[in-house]
Amino acid sequence: MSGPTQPFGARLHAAMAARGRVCVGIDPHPGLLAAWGLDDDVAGLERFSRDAVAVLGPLVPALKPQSAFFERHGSRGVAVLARVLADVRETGALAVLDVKRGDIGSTSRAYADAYLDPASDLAGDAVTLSPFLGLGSLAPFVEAARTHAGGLFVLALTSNPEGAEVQHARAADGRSVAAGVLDGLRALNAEDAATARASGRSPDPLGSFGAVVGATASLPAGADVAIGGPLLAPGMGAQGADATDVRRLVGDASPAVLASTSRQVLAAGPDPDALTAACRSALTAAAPLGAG
Ligand SMILES: O=c1ccn([C@@H]2O[C@H](COP(=O)(O)O)[C@@H](O)[C@H]2O)c(=O)[nH]1
Repeated sequence: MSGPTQPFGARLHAAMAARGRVCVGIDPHPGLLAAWGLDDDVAGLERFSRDAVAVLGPLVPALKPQSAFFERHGSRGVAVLARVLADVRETGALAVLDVKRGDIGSTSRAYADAYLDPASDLAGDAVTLSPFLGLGSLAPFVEAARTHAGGLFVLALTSNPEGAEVQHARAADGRSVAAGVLDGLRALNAEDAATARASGRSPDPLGSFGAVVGATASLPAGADVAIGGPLLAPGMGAQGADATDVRRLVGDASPAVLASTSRQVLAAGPDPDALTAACRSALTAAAPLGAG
């Protein structure tokens, strides 16, 4: 299967300009299946996810299927995830697969094949990664993203309250762990920009190496979120944050933000009009982020 030709960052930049700054998470929680009148089984999972994608996909720049809610249904749930990723592409939205992978380099290579090579039916346009085996252990994902025009969102500051105990901790060089991740991503985006310039092309307006910066998080001293790539900001809605919180957190980097929300929008379903209205309201709330 052939993949995209434009780098992920350029595709996301264009998609946000056209559709706004909200990514809706496809998180088929058991409670949401029940609220939609569906059973907590593979048939319910498939109905919920595919209906949500059909309504929401044409409205937003990206959808973010959460792998865990598919994996909990076993191999048949993973098959539904593959179907959902294909559906997302058909709507014109980008697929950000939330799997938070990361392992020793040789194993990361296999995960990168699974989640970024378009030959795999589990490949997304971008994938979420955990850098806590060391950012360098993610090198195979970087290589795969460059080869397949994919994107990465690496956890820097997560939205859960426990995250700060690791992410704000100081490494031997005095930087916080989060700052080290952000600096590493900035260097990757700068490398791509330099490669483009060296070959006579203009650098893309947004790099393909992004960070997860939770909307509920706080920034450790010295951490700089201006990385030249996108900032995926989960934690909007059900976790209590809003666009003002994101703005306060990222400052001038706000045009790079892709705000992410799942339950807040999905809870409005299954009625397509109500789902559409909830999605439009999230897009309106996030619109000021684009103003810089
Ligand atoms: O720091 C992070 C990283 C990822 N997530 C994921 O985003 C969604 C949030 O769902 P809501 O219903 O909008 O709370 C979920 O899939 C998380 O695993 C995050 O919340 N925080």
